[in-house]
Amino acid sequence: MTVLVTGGAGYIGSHAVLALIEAGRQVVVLDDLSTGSRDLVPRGATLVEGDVGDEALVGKLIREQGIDAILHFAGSIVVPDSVADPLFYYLNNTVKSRSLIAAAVAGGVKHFIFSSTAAVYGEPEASPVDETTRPGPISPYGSSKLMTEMMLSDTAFAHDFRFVALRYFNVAGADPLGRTGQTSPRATHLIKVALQAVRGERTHLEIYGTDYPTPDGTCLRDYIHVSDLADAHVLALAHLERGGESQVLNCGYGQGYSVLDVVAAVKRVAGVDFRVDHAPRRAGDPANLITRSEKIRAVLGWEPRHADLDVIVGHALAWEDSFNAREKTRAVG
Ligand SMILES: NC(=O)c1ccc[n+]([C@@H]2O[C@H](COP(=O)([O-])OP(=O)(O)OC[C@H]3O[C@@H](n4cnc5c(N)ncnc54)[C@H](O)[C@@H]3O)[C@@H](O)[C@H]2O)c1
Ligand SMILES: O=c1ccn([C@@H]2O[C@H](COP(=O)(O)OP(=O)(O)O[C@H]3O[C@H](CO)[C@@H](O)[C@H](O)[C@H]3O)[C@@H](O)[C@H]2O)c(=O)[nH]1
Repeated sequence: MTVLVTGGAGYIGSHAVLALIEAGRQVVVLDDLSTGSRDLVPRGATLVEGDVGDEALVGKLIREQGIDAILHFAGSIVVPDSVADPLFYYLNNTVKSRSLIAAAVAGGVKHFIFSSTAAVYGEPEASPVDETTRPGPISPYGSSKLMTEMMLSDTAFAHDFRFVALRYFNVAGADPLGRTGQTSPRATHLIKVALQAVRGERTHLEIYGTDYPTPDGTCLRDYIHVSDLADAHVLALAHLERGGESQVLNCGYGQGYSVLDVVAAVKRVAGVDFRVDHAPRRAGDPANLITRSEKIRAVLGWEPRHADLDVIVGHALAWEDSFNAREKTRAVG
């Protein structure tokens, strides 16, 4: 069984590659290294440098490598960038996904797993959401992903093709064994930013909005450990292989933490205090984005192993320390 993992040199994709290899799969990674890194591709996987929108290349890989399934992580992920340059996001996330799906259909690949996002819900009227909540993206990023879900659904209706679209909530943490993690220097994610404050790489952290209608006035999110998310992909593949129907599944624990909870956890786990300022709300942030997790647990038999905020922060911190130590050695060498 050989699987093609697009975006396998990135943060979440590289964790999924580890999980797939541990599950005994042969893995070919297709990545253009635009935000990913060669160093993150786990040992045992073959890296092909290229574009997911290159239908001829994907067709050749399917034929020559005997690809049975595609896990599609490749994409652009910065919400404000998608507002500034929507057409790039529709090209990289939607148009190129269309090419990839077309290559899959033409090459007889019947199983497809897609990285979707909680951003398809926009600002939901009620939280927690579940898969019956009506999507209403408020950014081109969210729309670009929802459009790909729609293409998958229509393709599954017309062809011998089934898919699982996994809508990730707030992904965080790193491989517990320290083999991969998040490297992006442009990170805007809360835990990453807080860790930069711990390490003195920034002077302070700003909390965007303390007047939300939540218990402590800051936004609530459902943080999911990246390795639990990687496991969900292995289970989603097994689901399709045993003949399971196409599915759209939310990926979160069903547990909300506020921005203040996260800041407190980072200070506690790192044992370091840092300056925290209150800042105005950031545009487009929903007050409360938490999912119910019954469906993914029931359909895939998914049981998270790291559903603990301190564990998530601890693994992210360990990765950050080892990554920075390695970069320093490289700079000296
Ligand atoms: N990080 C999150 O919190 C989050 C939340 C919801 C959904 N997602 C989705 O998960 C997926 C992975 O995100 P990530 O956080 O690992 O981001 P990432 O930037 O670390 O990984 C994306 C990977 O895709 C590659 N890539 C981008 N465009 C490509 C193209 N046209 N052809 C080939 N390779 C290409 C990049 O080089 C990179 O390795 C994305 O599709 C993203 O939308 C992420
Ligand atoms: O320096 C910071 C960074 C973030 N926040 C707040 O922390 C919360 C979480 O923000 P962030 O980590 O940036 O994640 P989200 O904006 O919730 O979005 C993430 O999670 C979504 C799914 O829920 C994905 O779709 C997105 O791609 C991913 O960036 C929000 O309330 C932010 O306002 C701050 O207060 N200060």
